[in-house]
Amino acid sequence: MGFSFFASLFHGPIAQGSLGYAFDSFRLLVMGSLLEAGRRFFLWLIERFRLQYSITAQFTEGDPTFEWLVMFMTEHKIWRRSRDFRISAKSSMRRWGIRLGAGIAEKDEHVDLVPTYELPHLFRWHGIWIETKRSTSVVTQPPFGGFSPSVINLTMYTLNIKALQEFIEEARLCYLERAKASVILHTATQPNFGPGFVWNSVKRKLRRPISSIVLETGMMESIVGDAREFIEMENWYIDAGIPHRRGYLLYGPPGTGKTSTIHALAGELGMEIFSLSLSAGFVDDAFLQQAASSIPKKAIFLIEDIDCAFGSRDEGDNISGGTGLGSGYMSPPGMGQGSRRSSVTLSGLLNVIDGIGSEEGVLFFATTNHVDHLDSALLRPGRIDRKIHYKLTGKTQAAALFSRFFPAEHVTLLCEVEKGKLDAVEKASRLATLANEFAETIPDYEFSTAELQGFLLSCKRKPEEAVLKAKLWVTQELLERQQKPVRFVNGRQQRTPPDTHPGVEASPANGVGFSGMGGITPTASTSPSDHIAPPTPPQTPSITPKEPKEGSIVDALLSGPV
Ligand SMILES: Nc1ncnc2c1ncn2[C@@H]1O[C@H](COP(=O)(O)OP(=O)(O)OP(=O)(O)O)[C@@H](O)[C@H]1O
Repeated sequence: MGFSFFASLFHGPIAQGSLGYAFDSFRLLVMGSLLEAGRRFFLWLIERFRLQYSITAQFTEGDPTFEWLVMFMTEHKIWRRSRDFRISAKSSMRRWGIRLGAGIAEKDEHVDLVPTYELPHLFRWHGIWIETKRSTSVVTQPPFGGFSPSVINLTMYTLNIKALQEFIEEARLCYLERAKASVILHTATQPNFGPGFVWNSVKRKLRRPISSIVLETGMMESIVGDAREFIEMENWYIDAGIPHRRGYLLYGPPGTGKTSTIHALAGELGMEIFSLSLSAGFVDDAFLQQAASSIPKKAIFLIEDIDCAFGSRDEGDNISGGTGLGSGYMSPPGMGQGSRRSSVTLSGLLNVIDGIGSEEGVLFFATTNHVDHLDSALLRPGRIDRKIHYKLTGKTQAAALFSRFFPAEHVTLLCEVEKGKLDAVEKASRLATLANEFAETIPDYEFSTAELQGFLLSCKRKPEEAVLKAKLWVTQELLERQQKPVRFVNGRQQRTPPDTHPGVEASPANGVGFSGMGGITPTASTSPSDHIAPPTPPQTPSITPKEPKEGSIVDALLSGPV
């Protein structure tokens, strides 16, 4: 009866009357139930298949692997079938934009077309089907208010678990290859995202050749050589049982090339920079720990202006007691009691550098304008392995900077305008003479490279004009410094900085070798003991002796070959 009954449901004659309607309804009900059961069975089979014969993985935004995967999908044009994009004006922020090749040169493109990858994508990789789908960020509730990072769910239809590993490695290599042309700078800006999402801003900067950094002879080569050796000696560190990390402190006046050195080094070694400012309000010990532990191997961890966070433990009177900021917290000199720059404690930072949280294979860089404000515990070998002193510009550097600004191929000398082109050797020799004349005009160790760069920029492509104007510029700059009002911070005399640097204060000439404009540093709130003295009347610049110094500025000015 059973089978024939079911068969009659589908093939039986259409019944007549009210009994017939009831029977038809019943027939439709059974048919619907059978179809639904079949559909569910089919879905169950697919699910079983997926579970049995596929591997799934999640890539979370904020983790480097997320970037590798997006890069891989962009490079392999996985977005093509869905064609859903986010549009934004082109900027240095990295968005993995794609090019549609509409005959517009890359430099003329003004917008970034960024595939969203939010629709499912199915593609083949080495004969394996892979499916991806990206979830959108969602607003989360306190205590982790903000956005939850988006996640890419990846399903790989294979039984070979190694295939996933190989796929990720290929994505990583693809990422490294693409990133070669630029330096990737990760910064932690605001804690908009939930836990685990620290480095939420990524910028791409053009690589800077190390030859463009003008330092004392051999200094840049020594830094690059040291870092390269550290990277190559990973196995030696492991065998010797020494943690594979190296710390550098670059200290000296502002604008002497500390940050530029790190960027050039990152480009040279193909490393990414993860940069953090301890003075940012949201950075505390826990955040710092999380930030350090989410840095991948073979990267640069940079803490700029490390003195902004806390002062020297040696300056005992500045130790804050009972501030709730941790026992290691200190107010930097000049801040006054109760001032607070950072929630990071000294012990928190030391833990990150050499404790459990410190990452292996990471180059740690810290920069400061005030090395004497740093705690001796921070500076000990093992935490800071190399301290590199950046001085104001000497004559050799000034000449090198001039030559970099006026390369023969980009300038036309005045004599060439009058008498026609010089041959290459003659022109090089003339430019070298001008560079030396310029260097003679610049007093030794008085100006930062950034200041000289600012002046040279005002004479672009006109080397003779730069030499002629240099003497006047030097005199004006020195005179201006004399006219700055003097203020007293914690009993020490300091000169206020130029107007272009609001909120900064001059540092004392303290053996680090800078004064006037060369000694500006971010200021703390003015303590009651600080006061501004009226400006001193203009007078002939008087020179404060500093190291290293070979002659007086006046001598240098008078002997200048202008
Ligand atoms: N030694 C140098 N060689 C080449 N350029 C330099 C050098 N020093 C400074 N500059 C130029 O000056 C500007 C500021 O340099 P940079 O930010 O590296 O200085 P810094 O020492 O890190 O300053 P701060 O202490 O204020 O952070 C950059 O545009 C850089 O190109």
